[in-house]
Amino acid sequence: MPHADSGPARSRALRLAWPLGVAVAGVVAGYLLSVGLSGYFVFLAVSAVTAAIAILGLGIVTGSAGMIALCQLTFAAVGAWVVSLFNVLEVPGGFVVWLIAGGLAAGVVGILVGLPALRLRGVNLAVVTLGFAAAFDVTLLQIQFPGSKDGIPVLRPEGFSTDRGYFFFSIIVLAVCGLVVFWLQRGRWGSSWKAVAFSERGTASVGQSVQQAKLTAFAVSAALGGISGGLLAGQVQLPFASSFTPLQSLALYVLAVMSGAYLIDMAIFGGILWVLVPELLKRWGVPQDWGFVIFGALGVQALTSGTNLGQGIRNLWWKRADGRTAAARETAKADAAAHPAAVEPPAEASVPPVPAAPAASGEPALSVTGLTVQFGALKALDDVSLEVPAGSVMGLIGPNGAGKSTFVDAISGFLPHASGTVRLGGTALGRMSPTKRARLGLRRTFQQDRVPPALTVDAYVRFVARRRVTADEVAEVLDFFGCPPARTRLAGVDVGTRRLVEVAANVLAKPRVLLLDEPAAGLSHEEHLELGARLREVPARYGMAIVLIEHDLDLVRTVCSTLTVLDFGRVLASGPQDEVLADPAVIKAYMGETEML
Ligand SMILES: Nc1ncnc2c1ncn2[C@@H]1O[C@H](COP(=O)(O)OP(=O)(O)OP(=O)(O)O)[C@@H](O)[C@H]1O
Repeated sequence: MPHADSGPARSRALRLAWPLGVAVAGVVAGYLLSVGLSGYFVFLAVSAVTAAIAILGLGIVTGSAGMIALCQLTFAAVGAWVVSLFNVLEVPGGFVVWLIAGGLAAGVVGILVGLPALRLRGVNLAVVTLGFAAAFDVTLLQIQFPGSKDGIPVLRPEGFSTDRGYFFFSIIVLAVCGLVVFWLQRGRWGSSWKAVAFSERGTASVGQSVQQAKLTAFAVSAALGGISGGLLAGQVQLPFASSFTPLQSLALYVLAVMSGAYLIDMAIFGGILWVLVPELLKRWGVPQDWGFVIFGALGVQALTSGTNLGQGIRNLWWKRADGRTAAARETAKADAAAHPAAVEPPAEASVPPVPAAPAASGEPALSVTGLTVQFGALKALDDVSLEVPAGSVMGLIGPNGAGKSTFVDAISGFLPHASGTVRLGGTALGRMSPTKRARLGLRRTFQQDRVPPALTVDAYVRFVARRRVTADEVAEVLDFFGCPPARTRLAGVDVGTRRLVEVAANVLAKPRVLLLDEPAAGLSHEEHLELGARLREVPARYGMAIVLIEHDLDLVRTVCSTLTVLDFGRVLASGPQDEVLADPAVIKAYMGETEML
């Protein structure tokens, strides 16, 4: 198959080297600016850098994790306050230590503010964060910054005490923050932020705590806010509450949304705009407060169009790249057709039905007893009991509304009101959360698309696998399922392919049991059969049991050794597939549904 990545070690080294190279180039450019710019512009440039760091943080919580936080300058005020306090107390270590302490303190406050985000979404979260900003603003006006009454200026770091030196220092801080964010975004935390923004259920189903994803986003975002505020304290040396008002936080949020601040370059661009717009207004003799109106108008445009400047530019670029990838895939498919690979899709007529599973030896992988789910007056599942033998593929079939998806939801822990007993191997799952079930080895896929489009295939597969996997392992499983190459952006592939990647990623997680809820939906008939052929091999190849929900009985016949038929929430028949499909009750239930039996 054509998708194996070549030279994974080399590409890993390149992945590490290029952001470092960009950061070093940025620092060099910053140095040149620090000696080249006139004094006034140096001051403005420091303001742009501090704003860029605050916007970088906002990009994480709003852009990546999809939450609304309207108190970024409150976190900045916390950072500035800690720096001022440490300055007054002359805490050893100097400005750099104070700045880090300011960032950490703001991070802790960020976690506290993020706690409501575990329950609140959208406008409610916006109100809470704005309320926090307003409350802190009032408090700050009362308590002021340490040392401000006595006029004790914040001491800048040694060697960087001039405005030019301090600008260069702030550029170094920005470069370090940019690098940290870059690596966090590409690591597990970054994937969890993007996943939680797209689907909390999808996130929990791969064993990632939704709470942790949200709180880490808030913490990192606030810490960057704190660092930005600390830097500002060093810039102005006597910070005032008027630099950190809720209105400014709002404007910063709008700027982050409008520019697409989860993209590092766009956060820097946002920082420049933050300074440039009021400066231009001043030069044109327009009151600077009109800057808020301009930011507001740009924000409305971004929110209504559902995109932002950075994403718009990238989309244009990727459109061309995706065109090339699609062409390469077509060529690869044609090649595969000309030179058949090891795992061949079955010719429809020639694939024999799967023989009955051997009598289950030892413990079943999954056993369910008396599972009942009630939605109001409707019993979606009524006393369902079944066993999935280890290393088998069990088909779960039934007419529309029979309760198949409800079964998967209940087993995977998404319906806590379900009654009955579920055992994974020997372990009773009781009221265990979906996250814990996933970590224990019970994985599922969804009928709806829950694959975060903001990730690449590689990042998604690694995120779902939740274990250290090599590039070869990733390439192998993608290859096996006929998925696009690891570097492909998920936003650039169709829903059917995304769901194929979802299956591949969950297989790579090597769970004990994998529940697949109509994995072939969105695929062509040919791809349907190809997937079936591969699923048939999964238990032996990757060592897991599969429960497959599927309407296509051709596929079920070729893949599943045992079948369970649900009808109106009850088990109609269960056992070896030939026996079940010959059962008169099953035939009767299906007669009105399909002629395929
Ligand atoms: N959250 C819910 N609230 C109320 N009723 C629900 C809910 N979820 C499912 N149901 C009902 O439970 C029954 C079983 O639904 P379920 O989605 O499990 O069926 P299914 O066999 O998966 O159907 P399909 O093949 O169409 O996906 C249906 O009557 C459905 O309307």
